[in-house]
Amino acid sequence: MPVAASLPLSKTAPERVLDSAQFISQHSKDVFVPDAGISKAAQEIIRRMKQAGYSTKEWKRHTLTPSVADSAAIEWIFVVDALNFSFWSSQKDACSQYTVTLDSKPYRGYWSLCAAINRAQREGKDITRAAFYAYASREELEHVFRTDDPGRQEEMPLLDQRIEVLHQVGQVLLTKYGGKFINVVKQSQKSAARLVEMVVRDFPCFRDTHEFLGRKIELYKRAQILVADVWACFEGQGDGQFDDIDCITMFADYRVPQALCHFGALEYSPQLMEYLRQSEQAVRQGRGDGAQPPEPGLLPSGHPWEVEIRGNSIWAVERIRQEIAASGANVNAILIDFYMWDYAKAHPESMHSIPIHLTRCIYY
Ligand SMILES: Nc1nc2c(c(CN[C@H]3C=C[C@H](O)[C@@H]3O)cn2[C@@H]2O[C@H](COP(=O)(O)O)[C@@H](O)[C@H]2O)c(=O)[nH]1
Repeated sequence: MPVAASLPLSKTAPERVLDSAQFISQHSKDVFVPDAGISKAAQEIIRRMKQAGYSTKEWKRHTLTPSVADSAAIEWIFVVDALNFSFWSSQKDACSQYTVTLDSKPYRGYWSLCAAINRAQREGKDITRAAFYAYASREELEHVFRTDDPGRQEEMPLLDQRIEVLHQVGQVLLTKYGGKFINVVKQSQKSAARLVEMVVRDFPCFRDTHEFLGRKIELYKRAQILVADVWACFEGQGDGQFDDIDCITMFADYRVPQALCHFGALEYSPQLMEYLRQSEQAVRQGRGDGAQPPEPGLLPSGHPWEVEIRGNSIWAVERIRQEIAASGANVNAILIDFYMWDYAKAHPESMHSIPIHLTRCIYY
């Protein structure tokens, strides 16, 4: 029976994400994907990606990602992407932010998570083994994710939620998949769409769904980046081979929207831009926790503005991907996303003028 025929007639998870993104973009009031900006951004991005020879090889070139594509790397990716959410700091200056130093280099944001995982492994803690993290005590995990200088720096954001997530995903992995994520990958039979579906079905913390104008929307940022990281780590070969990998969409986080705005592929209304600017200020001054917009402060997860930013980001990358394909180049949404995320991290000065939306949640 050909694989296609064995797929359910309904749409796959990544297809439903793209439908959600298009619906959000068509019904947004404060975030837009400008046609002119898309073609300009597509030309600029593909020019830069070609110049950089950007490919899946970049993934293992990062200092903290596994340098060998093996089963240990897959378990590392699973733990990291289970915890890959909400690193933005409420502290203005870097020296008070959550920091993990490894080989005398300080890491913050997403990379602080990777540094903490790698530090634990060097300290002999088997943090990527489900039998350990499924039942690890709070004290053990507080030690794994400790900041360099507890007296001066904030602790890792949402530490309670991260401990809960580790227990949840570890226990599911032990009961359903012999304690190894490679077994989930093998059961997906080289289908990225099926792997996303299995992850959101069996691991509740990956269920990144919301409601927008009365309709259920699916964004699945961490479930999709989990599949993408396995694919990139293995450069699409062996256990990282997925015959339908190009169905995966951009990962709706809070960093790539900045890069999309920078390249002119995403625009915010003046009201939203003003709100985001004032929120950064309010949260950094310790105000606005749980404030109800438009009171500047934390944006509740699922708020229309948050959904508009995330949905339009996915749709903007899809439009950029289409423009690049029309020009004859072949690059999927994953590589465009990875490139823009790396660009945002390498050019913080260009990102400062574009505020991020401050939401505390476990989805992205
Ligand atoms: N869309 C998208 N979001 C991504 C990533 C990554 C890490 N990927 C790297 C690793 C290997 C690849 O080659 C990439 O270079 C983290 N994030 C999200 O960003 C936020 C953290 O930001 P900050 O606080 O500034 O560190 C947070 O929501 C986190 O979930 C990505 O690639 N795409």
